[in-house]
Order: sequence, then structure tokens, then C-alpha cells
Amino acid sequence: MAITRALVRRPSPRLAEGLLTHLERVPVDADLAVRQWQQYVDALTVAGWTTVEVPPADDCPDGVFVEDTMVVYGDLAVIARAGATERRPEAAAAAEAVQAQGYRLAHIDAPGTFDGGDILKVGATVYVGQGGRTNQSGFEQLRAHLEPLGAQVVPVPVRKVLHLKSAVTALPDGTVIGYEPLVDDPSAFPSFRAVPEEAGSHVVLLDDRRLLMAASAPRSAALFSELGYTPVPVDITEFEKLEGCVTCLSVRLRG
Ligand SMILES: NC(=O)NCCC[C@H](N)C(=O)O
Repeated sequence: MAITRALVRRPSPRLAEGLLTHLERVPVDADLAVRQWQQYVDALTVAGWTTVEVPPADDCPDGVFVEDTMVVYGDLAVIARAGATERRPEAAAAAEAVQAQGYRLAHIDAPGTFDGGDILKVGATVYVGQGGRTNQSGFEQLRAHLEPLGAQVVPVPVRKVLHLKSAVTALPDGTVIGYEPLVDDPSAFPSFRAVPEEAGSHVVLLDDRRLLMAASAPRSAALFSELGYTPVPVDITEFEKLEGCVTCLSVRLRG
């Protein structure tokens, strides 16, 4: 697997004001968040990735969730028009950063919206969550951008959680994993395996073997170990309080 670089963006001092949709607000420790973010970045680096920092967006409480600003496919970065208007100022600097990494840019026009967290790529299939931050126009525009590149763009419902990737991600063999009570339609995926914890639904593929995941899902980590993978747990409690997970904290660029 030729993943080599990842965009990241350090947390805003206003992180605790981040948007909430499905969770109640609880206190967020901004200093601990910075330490957890650094440990997340270090885990990528130790695994051999080069991290590229998008300039901070201190006025954007949710800026650290940089995944939401785009989807990359082949040599194209489609820049999001965020489903939450508060988050739209996050995109411009992220677009510049990914362009500087050699990507062509495409943009989504009004009234279309999508958040990168709604996009799950499994091989050439691009699943797009609909029902929350990504609307029909956003889906259609994404399809128009990605299908000429060989992608098959498939809509899937998302009603129980914020984003599609809050509900499901995929293992290196393409098996989609999710915590079943929060997955609207497991049959949308050709191969689905249930995990025992919500946070166990979220993995970042460090390579074909190692899975970056939240430390809050030890039973799912044990399951992945049984399947022959190596979990790499990181503590991301302060981001979980804001409906974030390991995937949201970076944009993986395939070499
Ligand atoms: N991709 C993601 O799951 N992003 C998490 C975004 C959380 C942020 N508080 C939001 O509501 O937009």
C-alpha cells in the first residue's frame, strides 16, 4: 500500500466550542487535546508517513478535523463545501496545502454540500453517506468528478451518527467494519463485519497490517488482532467528545 503523506491540522484553542449533533457537550481539555493530537501525528510518523501541516485555523473550533475539507481520489482533490456553514472557512488553506502536494483541485458548487467524513473509499468504490452533512447535489457533483477517474460512487444512508465514517470504515482486505446499532444499512456493503464498540468502527490503515485506532475500543482491537492485524491505539478522548475519531484527524494522500 503506497500511502506516504497525510495532511493534519493542529487543534484550535477554541476546540471546546466545536459543533455537536448527537452528543451532549462535556468539558474539553484543550491542552490535553494538543498532546493527544501530537501523539496521533507521532503515530503516523513512526509508521513511516510524512505529515504535512495545514496552516492552523484558530478561529475554526473544528479545524482539527481536517479530513472533512476534501476527498482525494487519484490525482484529484475535491474540496468540500461543508454541510455546516460554520466550517466553510476551513477549506481554503486545506485546498492550498493539497495543491502544493501535487493534486489537481475541483470544487463543489452551491447548493451542494459534502463533508469528507461522509466518504469511504474501498478500492474503486466510493461510498457517500447521505442524510447528514452531505446532500443530494453534493453527491451528484462528487459522482461527476470521480466517475471519470474510474470510481464507482455509491450512496448509503446515514441517520444515526454524524458522518458515514462515524459508522463504518474498512479493513485492508476491504471488509467494512461497524458497530451494528449505529449502521443504517449493513447490507449496503458486500462484506460487513460487526465490531463490539462504537469507537472500534474507526480505523486508519497505516499499511496492510497496522491499524491506527482509538484506545477506547480495546475489545475491537482484540478482534483485529485475532484477524491478524496489529492495532496501534491512540488516546483521542478530547476529540471523541466532539464527535471526532481517528479518521477525521488527517487526510491520507496515496503516493
Ligand atoms: N470526519 C469526522 O467525523 N469529523 C468529525 C467532525 C466533528 C465536528 N465537531 C463537527 O460536528 O463537524
